[in-house]
Amino acid sequence: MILDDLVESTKKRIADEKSNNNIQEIIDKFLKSKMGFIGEVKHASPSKGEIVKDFPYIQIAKEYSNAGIDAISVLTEPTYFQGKLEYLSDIAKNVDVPVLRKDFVIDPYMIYQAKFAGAKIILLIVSILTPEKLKQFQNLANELDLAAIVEVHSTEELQIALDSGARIIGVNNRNLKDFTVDLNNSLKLRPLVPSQIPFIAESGIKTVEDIKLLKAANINEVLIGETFMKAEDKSLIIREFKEA
Ligand SMILES: O=C(O)c1ccccc1NCC(=O)[C@H](O)[C@H](O)COP(=O)(O)O
Repeated sequence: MILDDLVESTKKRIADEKSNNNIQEIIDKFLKSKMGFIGEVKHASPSKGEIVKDFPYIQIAKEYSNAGIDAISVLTEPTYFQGKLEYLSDIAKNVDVPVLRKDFVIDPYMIYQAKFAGAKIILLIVSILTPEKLKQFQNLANELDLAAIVEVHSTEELQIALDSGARIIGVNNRNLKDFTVDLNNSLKLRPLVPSQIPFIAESGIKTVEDIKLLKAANINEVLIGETFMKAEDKSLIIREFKEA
């Protein structure tokens, strides 16, 4: 029967398409020996208001990509960050590096949206999800071959993330309630994350000294928004940070 053949060939086609190994490739890339960089495309934020006036987001993403960063984080939240999902889909079409949907994921629909917009990575924030939802969303991400960065701010949240089976940990140095920033947060939590799980330090990274400090602590990746967005010459600052 044609219909049986169609079902069989569709099963095979979808199994092939699903198993493209994106998650493992991203984990391997983040674990490579030298500290890497994730550049963020960020127009505005609750703590700083408008960060830049001009926002040629595709050009910014291309500059990051040409400078050899490992991934591009794109804010898609519209109200406080002036983001759009469209920025992400446009950027994903124009660069070869993996793109992260940086948003406040609270519904599985947002994970499907990320996938179909071309994201390879999503962010899951422990403080806004129940442990059940955190697991459920990671299962969905795994099913869609999307890498999930599980973001924490404290030892307690880190334990929840590890218990949920997180495969990549992001430690936000910014307290999302009062916006204070402390790089020591990453330094304090680093020893608690097993070495096979990539560790990403996020927020408030500004200087070569900050980079040296994080590098010495064996941080795998740093995620930088404002500092890169404000830099006139993005390739220069990324080179300086890489050489630190
Ligand atoms: O950036 C904010 O003000 C902010 C406020 C509340 C929740 C999240 C927020 N930012 C999201 C991020 O995690 C940062 O955009 C990202 O880590 C880059 O930070 P930075 O390098 O300090 O721009």
